[in-house]
Amino acid sequence: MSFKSMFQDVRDTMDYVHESGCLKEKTLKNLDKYLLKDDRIPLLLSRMREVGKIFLATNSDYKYTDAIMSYLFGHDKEDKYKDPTGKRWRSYFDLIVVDTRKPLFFAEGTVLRQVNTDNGKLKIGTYTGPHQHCAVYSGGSSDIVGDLLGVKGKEILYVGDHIFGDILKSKKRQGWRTFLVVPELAKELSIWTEKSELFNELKSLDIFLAELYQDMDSSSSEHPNISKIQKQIQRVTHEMDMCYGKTGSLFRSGSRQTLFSSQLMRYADLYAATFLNLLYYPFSYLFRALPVLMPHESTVDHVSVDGADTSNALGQQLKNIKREYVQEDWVKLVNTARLSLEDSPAIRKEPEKKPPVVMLY
Ligand SMILES: Nc1nc2c(ncn2[C@@H]2O[C@H](COP(=O)(O)O)[C@@H](O)[C@H]2O)c(=O)[nH]1
Repeated sequence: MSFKSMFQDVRDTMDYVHESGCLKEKTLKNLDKYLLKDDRIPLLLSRMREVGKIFLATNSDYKYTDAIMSYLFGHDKEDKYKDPTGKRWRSYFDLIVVDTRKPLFFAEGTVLRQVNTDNGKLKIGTYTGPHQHCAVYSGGSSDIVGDLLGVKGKEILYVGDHIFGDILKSKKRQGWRTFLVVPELAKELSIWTEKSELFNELKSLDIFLAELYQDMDSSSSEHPNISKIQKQIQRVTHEMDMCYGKTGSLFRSGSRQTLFSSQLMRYADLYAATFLNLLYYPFSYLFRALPVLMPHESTVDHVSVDGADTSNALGQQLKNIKREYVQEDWVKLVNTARLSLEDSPAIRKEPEKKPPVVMLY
């Protein structure tokens, strides 16, 4: 069984449960179990509407969308989540588009029709008129959204939970600002803090591997035995992967990024476990990316770029590894490789100048 066939089976099964309607049927029968109501949703949307326009673009059909949104925004008098102003969910949005068929929506799209909100049926013919507030549309394209709302490109912040259909496509085709919702982030972060020793061990092994070649150059005929270190890296990577569950982390495998991570870094302007986090920032907030070092920059200190000493970034990192991160079996490994931390050339003497060669993946 290949990874490709496993992927195809999962893909087909997921499509089946969505398209056959069985998942939606079960969800609608037990909304309390499957949906998380949060009175911060109407609060945030109301605040957003005071400063801008809000649209909803969903692949779901109108009936399902209406059921879910009515529940989330409160649908009966006793409901404690009911919006105090008694507004129907539709009034929170300037534009509502269902059946969007993303990612097609971000390309040529489909015919735009108006939805009869009394029975969920589509009105006959392509809708060509001006935008009507509180009307619901079906199909269309991202171009039409921009035209109806009179906005385009960076003026739009688009929040979605699908890296390809929502984020990559809206960024590539429309240049919208993008916000990816990643509910798994909360668990990923707790593992990041709880299992810090594994991350440090991996980092130490990576550095130690590089350090084995410290005193060698293209004239060296020696072949350091790296198989034990490689095995250790595999062991730590596996141990790390298992902390996240059977399918591993969404973001990383060992010290490498997943495809999801690299797409997120490239196409999402913002990401968080929930869009509700926006409640805690003023709308004027300037979100700035943390400075990220390119691989070639991370191997060379600033002070050494101007020609003199470009060699010792790795040695420097090695000095910075805290002794307590080095587990006993790792020390054994170090000895097998005929080195100890104290004897490490990087620590013992000034290493030879070695211009950096960087590897991305
Ligand atoms: N055929 C598939 N449909 C899917 C899948 N995941 C979600 N969905 C359907 O999309 C909408 C939600 O769309 P959104 O634009 O509001 O995010 C909902 O109706 C789901 O049933 C999938 O993997 N395959």
